[in-house]
Amino acid sequence: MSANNKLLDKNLMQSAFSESFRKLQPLQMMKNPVMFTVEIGTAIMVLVTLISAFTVNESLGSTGYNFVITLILLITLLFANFAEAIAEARGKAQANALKKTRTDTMAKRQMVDGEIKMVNATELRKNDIFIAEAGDIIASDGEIIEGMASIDESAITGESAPVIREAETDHNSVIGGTQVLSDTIKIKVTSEPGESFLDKMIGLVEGANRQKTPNEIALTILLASFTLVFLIVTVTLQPFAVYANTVLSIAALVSLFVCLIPTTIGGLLSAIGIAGMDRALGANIIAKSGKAVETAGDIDVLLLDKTGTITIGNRKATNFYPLGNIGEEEFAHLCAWGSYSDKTPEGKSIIELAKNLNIPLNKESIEIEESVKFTAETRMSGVNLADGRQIRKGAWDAIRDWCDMDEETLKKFEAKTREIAEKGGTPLALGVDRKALGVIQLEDIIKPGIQERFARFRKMGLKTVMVTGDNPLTAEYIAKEAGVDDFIAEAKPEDKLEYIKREQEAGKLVAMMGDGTNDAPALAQADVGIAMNSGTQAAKEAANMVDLDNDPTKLLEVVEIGKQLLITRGNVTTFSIANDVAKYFAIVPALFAASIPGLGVLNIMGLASPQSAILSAVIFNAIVIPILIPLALKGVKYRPMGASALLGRNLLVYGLGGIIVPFIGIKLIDLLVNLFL
Ligand SMILES: Nc1ncnc2c1ncn2[C@@H]1O[C@H](COP(=O)(O)OP(=O)(O)OP(=O)(O)O)[C@@H](O)[C@H]1O
Ligand SMILES: [K+]
Ligand SMILES: [Mg+2]
Repeated sequence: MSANNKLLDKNLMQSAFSESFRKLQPLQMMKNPVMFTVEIGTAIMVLVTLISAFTVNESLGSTGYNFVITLILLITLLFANFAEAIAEARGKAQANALKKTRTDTMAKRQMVDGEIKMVNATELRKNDIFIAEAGDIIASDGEIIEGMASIDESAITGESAPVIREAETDHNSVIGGTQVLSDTIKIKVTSEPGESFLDKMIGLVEGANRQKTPNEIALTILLASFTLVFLIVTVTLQPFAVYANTVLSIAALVSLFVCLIPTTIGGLLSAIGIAGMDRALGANIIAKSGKAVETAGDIDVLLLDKTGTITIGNRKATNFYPLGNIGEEEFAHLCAWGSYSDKTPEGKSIIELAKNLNIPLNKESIEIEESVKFTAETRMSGVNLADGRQIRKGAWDAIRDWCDMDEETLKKFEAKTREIAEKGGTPLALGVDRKALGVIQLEDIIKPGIQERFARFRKMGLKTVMVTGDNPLTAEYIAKEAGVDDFIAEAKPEDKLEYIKREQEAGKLVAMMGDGTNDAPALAQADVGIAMNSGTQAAKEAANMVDLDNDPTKLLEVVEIGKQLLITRGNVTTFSIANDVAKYFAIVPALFAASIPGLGVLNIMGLASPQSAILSAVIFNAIVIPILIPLALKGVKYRPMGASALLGRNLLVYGLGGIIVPFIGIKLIDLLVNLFL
C-alpha cells in the first residue's frame, strides 16, 4: 500500500485542477487567512477593472493592466489551492485502493448456545464471537481468543510473508479483510461496523477529518499577523505617496500587499502537513493525528525494547547447564516440562532444544494441573504438576528469590549466570519445589545494521534508551554492542512509565513503541506512542500511531518523517518571508524612483517602469508556489545533524537564497515582460 509517489499522475492532476476552483469558495478560503486576504484583494481588483472599463478615472490606471493584475492574483489563489488539492488527491487515491480491499464477507458467528450461524460481516457487533478457518477472509477486527493461525495480511500491509497470530500472546490481534492461511481460530470482535481499522485508515487518508495541528495553528496566527503588519505598511504608503506627488493606483497597492504577505508558505502550509501524514502512511504507519507525526520530529528520547527491537527477538535456548545433584537428561526433561504451557518463543525453543538433544520427553508421563504463565511482572513461568511438583523457570534473580538456597549453590549459580550474561546471552534459572537445579542459556542476535541507525540518531542529538527485563550484565553487553546511549535493566512495565515521566518532567519529549497490554500506560504517557498492529487492543488504543508492519525499529523512521516535516515547513517559511522582504526592496524604490530621485540609488534592479516592476513581482510571487509544490510534497532532503548546525545551514540556504532568488527572478520576468509588451 505504498504511497503513490508519482507527482505528475494525470488523473490526480485533473481532479486537483477542478478542486482548485471549488476551493475558491470564501468559506473554504477563510481557513487560510493569508490566502483569504489575497482573495479579497482579487475581488477588489475585479471591481477596479470593471470601474476602469466603464468610467473615466485616471487614478485607476488602464483597464488592460488592471485586468492582467486581477488575472495573476486569481492564478496565485488557484496555485495555492492546487497545492493543497494535489496533496489531498494523493491521499484519496490511496483510500480508493484500500476501499477495494473492503469486500462483502460472511462470518461464521458463534451464538450464545454454541451454534454456528452464517452472518454478513456488517451484522457483527463488538464482543460477538466468530470462527475463521483456513481460506476465510476475516470478517472484522478482533482478538483471537482461541487457537493460532498463520494469516496473510498483504491486503492491508502490502507485505506478502504470512504472520502468526495467537491467542493469549501479545500478537493476538487480527484485522478485518485479511485472510487465514492455515488452522482455525476463534475471534472476538473488537470494533463496531464502520469503525474498523480499515474504516479509520480510509477516513484518515481521505483527509476528511484532518485537523490543523497546534503548530500549524500557531504558524497560521503568526502569518496572519505578518499579513496585518503589511496591510498597515501598504496603507500608510498611500499618504506618503500623496506627499511625494506620486500616484499609487489601487492595482499597485493591492499587488504590493500581496507580494509582501507570506503567500508562499500560506499557499503550501497545508500541503506540507498532508504530505507528512502521507509519508507516514507510505511507511505503513497510521498516525491518529497530524500532531503525532509532528511531535515525532521533536523527540529527545527514544525508548526501545531490547528483545525484538535491538535483537532479532526469537531468543533461542542453546544450552542446558545442570548445577545441582541432577543428571543432564533429567534436567533437560524438567526444563521441557516446565515449558509445556509456555507460548513464548523462549518456551518453545527450550522444548526444541530438548528434542534436538534427543531427550525422550515422554509427555504422557506427566499431568499438568496448572500452568503458570510468563508475565513481565514476575519474570517467571512454569507448571504445577498433578503429582504436586512445582516447576519454575525465569530470570535468575526471580528464581533466586523463589528458591531456598545455601551459600555454595548461590555462588555456583552466580558464576554461571554471569558467564552467560557477560557474553550477551540471557540466563534462565530452573527450580523445582523451590530448589534451584540449573541454568538454561538463551541466545539472541543483535539486528544487523542497528549500530548505524543509532549512530544516525546520535548525530541528530537524540538519546536512545534500551529497556529490558533482562539482567544488567546482558543489558550492558547488548547496549554496548548496539551502541545505545543508556539502558534500563530488570525493568518491569511500570519502570518504563516512570522513566518516561521523569524525562518529561525534565522537559524532554519521549517516544516509545510497544505491543503488550502492560505497555499501554507507557504508550499513553509517551509523547509519541507507537503500537504494533499485531499488539493487543489496549496497546493500540493507548498509542497515537499504529505500525502495520509490526516492526519495532519503525520508531526510528517515524522520527525522521516527523523531522522532515518540521524542517520542510521551517525552510519554506524562511524562504517565504525572506522572499517578501526582498520584494519590498525590489518594488518600493521602483515606485518612487521618478518622484524621489534620491531613492533611485536603491533602485539597483533597474526595472523598466513602476508598472512592470509591480507586474513582474506579482508574477514571481505566483509562480514560486507551483515551483515549490514538489518540495512541499516530497519534503526537504534530510541529513542527520545537530539542531544548531541544521538551523545555520537552513538559514544560509533558504534565508539567503530567499533574499537573492526574487531579485534574479523579478529582473528576468521584467526583461521578458518588456520584450513582449
Ligand atoms: N517464557 C519465559 N519464561 C520464563 N522466563 C522468561 C521467559 N521469557 C523471558 N523470561 C525472563 O524474564 C526476563 C524478562 O522478560 P521480558 O520479556 O520482560 O523482557 P525482555 O524480553 O528481556 O526484554 P524486552 O523488554 O526487550 O522484551 C527475561 O530477561 C528472562 O530472564
Ligand atoms: K508574498
Ligand atoms: Mg520480552
